[in-house]
Amino acid sequence: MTGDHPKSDSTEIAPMNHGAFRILIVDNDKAHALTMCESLERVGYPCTIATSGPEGVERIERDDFEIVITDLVMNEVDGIGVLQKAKSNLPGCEVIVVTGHGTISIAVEAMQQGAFNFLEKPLTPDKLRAAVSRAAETVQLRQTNTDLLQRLDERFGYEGLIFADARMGHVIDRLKRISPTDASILIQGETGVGKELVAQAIHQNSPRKNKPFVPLNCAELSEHLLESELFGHAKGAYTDAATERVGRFEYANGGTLFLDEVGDMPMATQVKLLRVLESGEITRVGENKPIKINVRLLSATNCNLEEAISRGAFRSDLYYRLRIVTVVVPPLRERRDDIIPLMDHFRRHFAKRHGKAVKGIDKAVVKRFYQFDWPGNVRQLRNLVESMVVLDLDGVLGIDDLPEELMDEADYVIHPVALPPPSSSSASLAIDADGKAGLLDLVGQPMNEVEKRFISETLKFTNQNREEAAKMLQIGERTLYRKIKEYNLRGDN
Ligand SMILES: Nc1ncnc2c1ncn2[C@@H]1O[C@H](COP(=O)(O)OP(=O)(O)OP(=O)(O)O)[C@@H](O)[C@H]1O
Repeated sequence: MTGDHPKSDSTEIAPMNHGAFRILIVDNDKAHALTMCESLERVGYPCTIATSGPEGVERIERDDFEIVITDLVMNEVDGIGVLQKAKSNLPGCEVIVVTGHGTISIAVEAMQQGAFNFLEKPLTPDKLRAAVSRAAETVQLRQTNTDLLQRLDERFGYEGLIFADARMGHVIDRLKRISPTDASILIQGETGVGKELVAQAIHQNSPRKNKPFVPLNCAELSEHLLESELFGHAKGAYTDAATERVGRFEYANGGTLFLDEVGDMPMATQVKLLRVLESGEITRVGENKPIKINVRLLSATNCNLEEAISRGAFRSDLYYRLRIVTVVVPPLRERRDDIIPLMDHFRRHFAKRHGKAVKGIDKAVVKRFYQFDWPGNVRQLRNLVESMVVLDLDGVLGIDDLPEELMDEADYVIHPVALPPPSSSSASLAIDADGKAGLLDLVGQPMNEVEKRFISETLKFTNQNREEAAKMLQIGERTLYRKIKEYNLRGDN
């Protein structure tokens, strides 16, 4: 059994040997945990044991594992809790749930939450090893090496949409079914999830693919300009309309018009758009002559149109016209298995574009990317990888290259304490000759010792005011509470 294990540090191809699959066993029956550990270590799997749910969760937060085996029934945090933690924290990890109290309903729940397998006690070594071996094969398949990702790209990409997550797979299946039709489609999803890319994919797979795909963002233009963009205008229709202009509907004739951020369309324009959809004709601003058009309409929104309707900001009749079919693109945090293929895709893309030899991504970075919630979705991830590629010096995107928002301050960084002048507080930090906070005697100490000292000194400095200390350390209060407990820093330090 290994308490701690060295972290591997790149995304190079791992040979298929059992030693490459780090296993966490979570079971509050210590004897049972040891038996499982022994039978797996005999065939070369490195195992770590946690004898409670909370300890298992903490291990998952701290270390990397390829496989987690968890008992189902435990106090405080049960096997489902451990499963959820592993699924949200560990890239590509598989979880095997073990129970002596198995019922079909719990098994179903565990499987729905993403468990790889469900094993009932009593376990024989053969049964356990067979399950672990299958999980290892699956992990291996998904492992983040460049070649595999290249193939993932080719195999799972769909019209430029990179994906590997089952949720995105369902979206793509839906796209394949609706693309060949002429139905109006409303694409919903948070900003940056890839709605425009989805619209392009629909067009590319429709009979209209050899005709234009014309996008228009409805949020960027005033009512006046938007109508002119959509329908065109006659010469002299406005003071500055020196020439006549063809609108996007006419440009898109025979093809597809994509209205992005359709929820921001002014009410007056909504009325005109509805009329166009009902009649199949447009009239340029300042003209009377209707022009027949044959356009498929795709639209996208990141706001809740039903709520906009109830506020009176969006017409319900237009809404039902736009959403003959809807496609919902989930946020990236709800399809985490897309994160690693996307980051590697963008690494290669931007390395090529900027002429940089960026060959890999540090495993710790992969883990942070996987855990991060990506409020700006794929766009945020793309921009971040681009800036890391541009700034990279050593050919590997490392943890030091990560910007603040992706650093888990608790695990990876110790923010410097804002030092007060030495005389301002009797409880100030120890200052050495260079004015540094006693740093020299910390050199050579393990990182957790350094962290403990910093937290302890900061608490002294704030007279044990934890809120203030958390602010100074730039970590969340909850993280600070966890650290205080972990380092036993209660009371006087
Ligand atoms: N699955 C994907 N594979 C590859 N690139 C993607 C994927 N999803 C999004 N992107 C890229 O992320 C960026 C944002 O995507 P896109 O503009 O389609 O998002 P959006 O949902 O339309 O955003 P907004 O709501 O702000 O208009 C684009 O550069 C796009 O190419």
